Amino acid sequence: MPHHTATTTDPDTTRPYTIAAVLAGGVGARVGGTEPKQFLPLGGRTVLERAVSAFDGEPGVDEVLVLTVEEHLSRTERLVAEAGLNKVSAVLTGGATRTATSLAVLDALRGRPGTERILLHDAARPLVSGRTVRRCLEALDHAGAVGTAVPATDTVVRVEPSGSGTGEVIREVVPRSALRRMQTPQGFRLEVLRRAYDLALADPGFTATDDCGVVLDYTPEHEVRIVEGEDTNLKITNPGDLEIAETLLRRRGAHE
Ligand SMILES: Nc1ccn([C@@H]2O[C@H](COP(=O)(O)OP(=O)(O)OP(=O)(O)O)[C@@H](O)[C@H]2O)c(=O)n1
Ligand SMILES: C[C@](O)(CO)[C@H](O)COP(=O)(O)O
Repeated sequence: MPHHTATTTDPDTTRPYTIAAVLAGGVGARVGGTEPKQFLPLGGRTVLERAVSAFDGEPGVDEVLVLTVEEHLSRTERLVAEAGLNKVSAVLTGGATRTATSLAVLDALRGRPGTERILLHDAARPLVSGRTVRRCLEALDHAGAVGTAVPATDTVVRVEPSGSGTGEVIREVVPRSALRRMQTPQGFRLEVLRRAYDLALADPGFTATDDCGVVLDYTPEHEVRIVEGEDTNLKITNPGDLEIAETLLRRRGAHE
């Protein structure tokens, strides 16, 4: 595997070997600014470093991969090395879309027969807690696929373009009690995720916004379990989200 940056700690051979992959291959167009959001500072560390640390510090995770934008490969390697992270074994180039970056993880793990479980996490979710990571790992003892989610608290509607030609109109209020907002980490038995993506790639109409959706659509014989997420595990997506994350981080500090 190229771009090796650190040696891993001794794995615990009594449980499935687990790799976490932190997806940092995006450019952060919606946030704007001169560099991808994963490299922005948040409470004295970068967004990326915070996301990686949550997995690096978890005893149930054996190894961490970081997927980054090609032009920021050396910078990411430096950042990982200087952050004192112990389990990052490689910094790799992601793909042109989030889905392509997930596929790059699967490619990187080809020829690594020892890996049994994989957690995929957005670098853009730097406030993920160890508790959430552990919930995913525990659920993976009983399921082939696991997604972190929180209940929808707003009323959710389906819209259509207005008949008058201006704006949108509501067509349906979707019953809310069964709605959840998906977050990451999402965890998989590696062979389940690989099979789902193999089938998806053979489908010319394949699109996805997360990895659990790929398993749901292409390997429906595997239940995708939901584990409780946290509202604080926000995805830095739009301008202003970083300020919200700073506030949450300060509040967390005040309670620790
Ligand atoms: N080609 C891509 C696109 C996204 N991601 C990662 O997937 C996560 C969720 O994506 P998103 O929030 O959309 O990040 P960006 O693609 O960077 O943002 P934008 O869509 O605004 O450009 C982020 O951690 C992002 O780095 C990735 O690894 N590879
Ligand atoms: C994977 C995800 O974070 C689940 O909510 C989300 O779908 C990523 O979406 P994005 O548009 O790539 O930020």
